[in-house]
Amino acid sequence: MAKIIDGKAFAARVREQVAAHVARLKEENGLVPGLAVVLVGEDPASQVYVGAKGKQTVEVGMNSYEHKLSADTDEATLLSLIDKLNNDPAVHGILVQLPLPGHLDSDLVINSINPAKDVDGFHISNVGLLGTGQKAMVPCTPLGCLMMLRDHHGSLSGMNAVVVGRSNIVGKPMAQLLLGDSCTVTIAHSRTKDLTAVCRGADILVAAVGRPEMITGDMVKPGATVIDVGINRIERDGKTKLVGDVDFASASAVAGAITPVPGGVGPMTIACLLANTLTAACRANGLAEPKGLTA
Ligand SMILES: Nc1nc(=O)c2c([nH]1)NC[C@@H]1CN(c3ccc(C(=O)N[C@@H](CCC(=O)O)C(=O)O)cc3)C=[N+]21
Repeated sequence: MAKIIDGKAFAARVREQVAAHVARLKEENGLVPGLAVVLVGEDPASQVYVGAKGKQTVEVGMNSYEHKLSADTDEATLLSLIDKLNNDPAVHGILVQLPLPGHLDSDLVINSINPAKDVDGFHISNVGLLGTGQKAMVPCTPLGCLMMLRDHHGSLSGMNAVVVGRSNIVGKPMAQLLLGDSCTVTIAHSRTKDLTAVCRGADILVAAVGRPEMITGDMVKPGATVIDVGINRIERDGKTKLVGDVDFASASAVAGAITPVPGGVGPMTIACLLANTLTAACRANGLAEPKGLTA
């Protein structure tokens, strides 16, 4: 039976570290980091996430600014809000909740955020900085996965890592981070031939495909570390259930360590958002960055 990597407990420790650093900034520098979250539309799942982000931001001692815009907000209005936040010295981090309604061009919107305040790490400048090994804002979900992997293994050097999924939000930046830690990295996806064989070569297997319970035990190398990024709401036995991209029952019988859903990567994503906001505030003020909370 695999060791279960407790993302919920890990995230609580990350938030404690963030809170301690924030308290010091306040005392020694009179600085309070601020995070602005922009939500366009009334998607109920998004409202839950945005609520959780705001609550945890305040709990670690930072300022939270929520901007809720109606679903029919036009591009000019959204861009002018972002411009205002870009120029507001009290705002160190800006997150525009995705997905945006279809009439808005999310690439254009994301790339209008000041890269130094782009705590999601989605701006093309941050993507380029990460890809060239320079100081970037790193996407929260892959950063959280990296922290859990480093904590479990110490060094990742020389390990075979397979990332299933090639999204800009998780798969690609996850691969960059693993490469940065000297893994041998493979990115697999829906067109990969013999996915089972590819996955079975992985010492570290990261599932970020968005398909419920797709990665089964027969695809896992005995003793491997399995990181499940998926969050899928499914109907089972007449009830709504949250499951990952990994079939936990079969995979946990083979893996050496595994993250559960819920309570794995999800809580780490929000904790890393807070860590990134702190990092952005430190950089903006020429102060030392928090240790252990960056890539
Ligand atoms: N610009 C942007 N940045 C994001 O980081 C972003 C986004 N847009 N849009 C939506 C997704 C989704 N997301 C989650 C964060 C935490 C949990 C989380 O904490 N999940 C809990 C369970 C939550 C539940 O029960 O529903 C868990 O896995 O244990 C889930 C999902 C961030 N997102």
